[in-house]
Amino acid sequence: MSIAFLGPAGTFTESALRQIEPDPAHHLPVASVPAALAAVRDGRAASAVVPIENSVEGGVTATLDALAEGTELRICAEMLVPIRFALVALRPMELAQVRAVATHSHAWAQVRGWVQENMPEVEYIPASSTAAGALGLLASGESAGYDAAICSPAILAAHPELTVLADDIGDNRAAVTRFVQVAEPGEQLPERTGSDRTTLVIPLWSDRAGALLEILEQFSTRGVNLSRIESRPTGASLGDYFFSVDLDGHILDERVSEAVVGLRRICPTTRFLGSYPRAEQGVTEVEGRHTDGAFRQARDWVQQLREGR
Ligand SMILES: O=C(O)C(=O)Cc1ccccc1
Repeated sequence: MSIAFLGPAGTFTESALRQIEPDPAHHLPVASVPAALAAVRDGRAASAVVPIENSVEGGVTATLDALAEGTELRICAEMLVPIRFALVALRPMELAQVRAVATHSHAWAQVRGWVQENMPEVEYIPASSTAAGALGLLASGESAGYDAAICSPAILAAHPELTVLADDIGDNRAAVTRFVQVAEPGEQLPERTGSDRTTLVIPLWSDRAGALLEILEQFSTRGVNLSRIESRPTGASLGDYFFSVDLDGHILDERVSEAVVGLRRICPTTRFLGSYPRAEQGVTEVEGRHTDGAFRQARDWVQQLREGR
């Protein structure tokens, strides 16, 4: 079965997808992140690839929200894609001649400085993806409603008829986006590698003082490092929030599973979105008192006490 992704071909999401499935015959392009997750939930796709975190803009809220609600899904892999933006048009033109430019909102957020400096008067036309903006130019020409698009230079391989007006226009040249592959729960957990990540959704169960501290304590007392924490409104009412959290480690690590037990005890609707290998190389450093051996040794000792020994 196929893998759903934010299409069409030529998006940054497709670059991420190609890292795990190079054959386009298995790609199912859809028009949004929620549509990609819906394709998995209703069985049209075996999995989906969606952006989750950007090194410049932080968490991708459309993804965090769509994973926090609806039936549970599991992240089984992650991929990193370096992000480079090009401004393309149908013909060579001066930047001053560009009246309107189409792109995806994430892309727009990452070129704002360059646009302000080089084409401050330009109108922004939101597109469902960077590639959709560029292909709209090719399909509709002058009647597209915009003169240029901001997209991945990768699109030029398939469409050399596009003219590059400016390349590498991102405000941060080192920008990287992290993508995840998401599937239905029920598959086997990805193996523990020693360099893993676990993603959780933690609804803030109480608005009393110290509620967040109590959540964080579950991690800190077990030596679990958080690599991302974001609060998002649930949408239910003003002030109703959930935390979206990434932590270093696998649910098969004793320190992580103990932290998740503690969390679930104080927050019974905690959602486990998966444990999966980190894309970056390296090993998660764990202090002696937080290793699997230390947890087991302590648990065995208590077990003996409970057995009256
Ligand atoms: O529109 C795309 O090409 C996407 O894949 C979404 C996106 C846009 C900008 C940066 C990262 C992902």
